[in-house]
Amino acid sequence: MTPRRLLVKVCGITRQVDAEACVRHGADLVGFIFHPASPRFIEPGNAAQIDTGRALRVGVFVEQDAAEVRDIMDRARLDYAQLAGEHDPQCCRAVGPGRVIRVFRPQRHADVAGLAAEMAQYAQCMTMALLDAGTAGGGHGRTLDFAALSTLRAPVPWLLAGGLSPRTLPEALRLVAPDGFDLNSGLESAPGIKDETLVREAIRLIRTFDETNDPRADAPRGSGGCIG
Ligand SMILES: O=C(O)c1ccccc1N[C@@H]1O[C@H](COP(=O)(O)O)[C@@H](O)[C@H]1O
Repeated sequence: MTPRRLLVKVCGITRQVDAEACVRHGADLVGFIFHPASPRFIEPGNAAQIDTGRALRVGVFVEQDAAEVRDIMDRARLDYAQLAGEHDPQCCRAVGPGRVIRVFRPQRHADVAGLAAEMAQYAQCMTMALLDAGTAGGGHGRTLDFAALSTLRAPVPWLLAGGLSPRTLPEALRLVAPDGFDLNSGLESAPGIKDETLVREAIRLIRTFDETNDPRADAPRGSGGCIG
């Protein structure tokens, strides 16, 4: 059986040079943030100009409805919509289940069973889930309780997000078994500006884990599913 490879998404891209560094060092997905209040906000037309090579393109949305999300997906040439607001299953279906990465907030739940129950309600209308720290928004740079997530069985592949960096990744890799990681402010020298040294080191840690440290290398990770 072929060992599974963790997905790596680097979010908050605003510059061509950063997209190229992410792809060069092995990112699978790059993210653009379309939340106007974010310091990482990028206009859809500017995102469209950024060439991401073989990496798939994700847009992050907080307050937009399905029609706005679909419009920006077209204009910015996106593969996936990361829905980080109060987007309900009907909205996810309107965007297109095969294109939705729905964000969930473990800190809204008393335990992992409550989180899994909420995720189950979206199982048929998302292709992937993303777990982030805090109770709203994103890009806070705060980590989740990794140990608390160690028992999660998700209905679809899922990404761990929230404050991940070369400093916090080793513990996340040791304690949690997602299908991939979403990296953002932990790889920056300033909001929206990636530090290539941090990008390289973070992806190196994940790829080293892929190759050497996963005792379950022949077994499915996380949900056991895959995207793409
Ligand atoms: O980064 C932002 O500014 C942002 C704004 C609004 C919604 C989501 C945002 N970013 C997402 O937040 C998570 C975690 O980021 P961090 O590692 O804690 O900085 C990540 O999924 C980003 O896509």
